[in-house]
Order: sequence, then C-alpha cells, then structure tokens
Amino acid sequence: MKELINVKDVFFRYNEESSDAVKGVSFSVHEGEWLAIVGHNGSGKSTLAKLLNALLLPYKGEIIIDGYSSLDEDNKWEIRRRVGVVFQNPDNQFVGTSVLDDVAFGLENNGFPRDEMLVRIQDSIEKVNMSSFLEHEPYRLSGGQKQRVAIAGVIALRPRIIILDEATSMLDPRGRKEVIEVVKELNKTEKITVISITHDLEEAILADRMIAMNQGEAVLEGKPVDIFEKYGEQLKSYSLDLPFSIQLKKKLAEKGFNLSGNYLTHEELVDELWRLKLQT
Ligand SMILES: Nc1ncnc2c1ncn2[C@@H]1O[C@H](COP(=O)(O)OP(=O)(O)OP(=O)(O)O)[C@@H](O)[C@H]1O
Repeated sequence: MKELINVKDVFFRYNEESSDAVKGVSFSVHEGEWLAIVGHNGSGKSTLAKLLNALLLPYKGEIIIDGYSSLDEDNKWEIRRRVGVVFQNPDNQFVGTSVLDDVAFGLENNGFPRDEMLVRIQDSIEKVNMSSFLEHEPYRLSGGQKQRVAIAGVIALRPRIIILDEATSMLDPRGRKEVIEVVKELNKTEKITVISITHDLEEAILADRMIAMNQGEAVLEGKPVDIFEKYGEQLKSYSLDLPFSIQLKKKLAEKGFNLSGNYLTHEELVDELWRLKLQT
C-alpha cells in the first residue's frame, strides 16, 4: 500500500517561551488506513492535526503528505486539498442556511463549475445518509446529523485523508454511532484514509492502528486490541480509560470466566456473554 503521510521526527512549540507541544513524533500512514491518535487533554493531539493540515509548521523535522512537504510554502494548498478536517463543535461548522448551501460553500470557494458542484453535493450528501435533509436548516439538526453534514462538506472536495479532530466528543451515544458508521463506510468503500483524534478509547477500537500521545510524545503504537491487552496500566497512567468491553473481559477473567478472543464492540461482547451463559 502506498504511504500517504510521513511524519518525521517532528517538533513544534507555540512560542519561544513555551515548551514543545509536539516532541519528536514520527509515524507514517498508508492509503486506506484508519489511524486513531489518542491522548488526554493537552497531550498534543490537536496540534498534530494542525501540523498534518499545514496550518502549523514544525520547527524541526518534516511532514510529507502524498509527496508534498509542508515545509515548502508552495505546497500548502496541495496539502489542504488532500486533507479534510472535521472539528469538534458541530455548531461552529456551518456557513449555509440549508444543508445544500452548506455543502455547496466549500465547492463554490474552490471555483467548481455549477454542474460539477451539483453532482458532488448530491453524491457527498448521499454518502452521509442526509439526502432527505437537503433543504433543512443546519442548526435544527441533531448533533450527529450536523457532523454528518460537516463530513459531507469535507468529502465534497474529495480529499484523500479525513482528520476527525474530536469530531464525536460533543455528541450523544446515538450521534456518535451515526458519525462513526459513516466514517467506517467511507474508509471501507471509498478507501478514504482516516485519522481520528480522540481521548475516547471506545472510538479508537475501530481503527487499524493506534498511537497514544502523552505530553507531546507518541508513547505507544500498535493495533488497538494489542495495546489495550498489553498496556492497560500504562494507558491509565496517561489518564485514558480502557474501553468497557476490555475492562469487563479483564474483570471476568479475574473471576475465572475467560472470554475466548477479543470482543471489542458492545454487540460482539453481548453475543459472547450469551454464548458463555448458555454453556454454564
Ligand atoms: N494556541 C496555543 N498557544 C499556546 N499554547 C497552546 C496553544 N494551543 C495549544 N497549546 C498548548 O500545547 C499543548 C498541546 O495542546 P493540544 O491542544 O495540541 O492538546 P490536545 O491533546 O489536543 O488537548 P485538547 O483535547 O485539550 O485540545 C498544551 O500544553 C496546550 O496548552
């Protein structure tokens, strides 16, 4: 698989007096991969998101997106065209008075011809399952619907990479699920590379790979399930709570009930608990 993002020993600080917000971080991301970046408040996740989008530039090290280094000012727009970001607050992401206007806004700004715009609007709204809300006012939608419209606005520009910067953290469980389902589908069928930045390890479960940040450093990297199994205590020391399914599995093991395999989603866990109950 093609390497789409390469972060090489990156350091960043906001000003001369402050300490480094990102310290010596290195990783790469392949096309079509889903990477979760997790960390407690202040660990440097959002700073990293802004570095990946060339909104901030490292003072040391380099970030290369699809062959374009962010250090070269001329590459800024090539990078932003490839990296779309969905932010935390659903209410701060709207500019249009209807869902349709809102998704059209980014396309208009990028000078797409009208015919192409209409195709892209319809296509992206369909992909987030919001086609029946075209004429609705964005502020009347639920949190999950708002974030799905925000995602439609981002994917209308057809980026190769979507960064979700705490994009589900203000949503209720239902809204969170809706957004995650849409992202999962885009990752699977459209092969869009996803970077989800979150303090919630439940969300990281679905990623192919996970990086944990602490005080600006990338301290753990691997498959989420492996990290949860091996480094639970370490995650706790970074103020990160293990997903409920993993905590329950550990508690059951302490009582002598061993679940075979890994049950990461609630549905998988419930199925396994029923199987266990039927055996006893
Ligand atoms: N604009 C800024 N000016 C100065 N320092 C900043 C600025 N933004 C963030 N920082 C500092 O950089 C460090 C990393 O912050 P960052 O926002 O990247 O962390 P985070 O993991 O995303 O946390 P949160 O979830 O709270 O946003 C923190 O110490 C923070 O105080």
